[in-house]
Amino acid sequence: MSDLLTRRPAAAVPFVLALGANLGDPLATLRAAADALEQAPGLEAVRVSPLARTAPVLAPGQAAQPDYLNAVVLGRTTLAPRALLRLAQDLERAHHRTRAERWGARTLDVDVITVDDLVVADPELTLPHPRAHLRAFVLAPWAAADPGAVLPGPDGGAVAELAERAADRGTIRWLAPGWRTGPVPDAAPAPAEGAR
Ligand SMILES: Nc1ncnc2c1ncn2[C@@H]1O[C@H](COP(=O)(O)OP(=O)(O)OP(=O)(O)O)[C@@H](O)[C@H]1O
Ligand SMILES: Nc1nc2c(c(=O)[nH]1)N=C(CO)CN2
Repeated sequence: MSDLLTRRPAAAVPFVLALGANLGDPLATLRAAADALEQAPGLEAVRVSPLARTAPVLAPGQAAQPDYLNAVVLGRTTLAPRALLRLAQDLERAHHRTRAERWGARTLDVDVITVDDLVVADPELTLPHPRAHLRAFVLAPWAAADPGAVLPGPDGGAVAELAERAADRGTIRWLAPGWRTGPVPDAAPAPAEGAR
């Protein structure tokens, strides 16, 4: 593993995590995950994006799934990138995430999108996340929370512009600010497309 992934930064550096859920009670799960990240040792100045309801992006031929709820968590961290990944995976496990199928429906997915401006291609942790630049379900809530955000790396650019170009941009059904405490109409898991 690259040294860049195991080295703790001398001072806190910016990070972005992406959260997604489409099984169980996604709203309760994302609220609990955001609360946990706000309290997590090694994370500072944590902010949470508006909540997005998004149609599932599926692999070709994959069976239908319920809509996702997606959000992005931003802040600064003194953790090494690998420790941040471990924190993300521990949180997934705490919410009973299973990995039966690639891009399968899940109770909670926590992806590491960026750590500082690191660009690292390691299968255990690739930075930025290798598909982040293509995913409106990540880019749209991120741009809503930080309109000037820039994704580093060769596929990077202004996050708001990448969101407008992403193939799934039409699948963002809504963005809800204030979702962590206030009511969110229509947040219940929807039946999969086709089953409606
Ligand atoms: N930036 C990253 N964030 C999270 N996991 C990563 C990253 N880069 C590499 N990985 C590796 O990818 C593996 C699979 O991750 P996961 O099961 O969350 O994929 P997925 O959510 O189904 O698909 P996708 O990666 O397209 O979002 C993990 O075991 C992890 O080690
Ligand atoms: N709308 C949406 N689609 C997805 C998502 C997600 O979080 N939201 N995550 C995936 C694998 O990480 C695959 N497809």
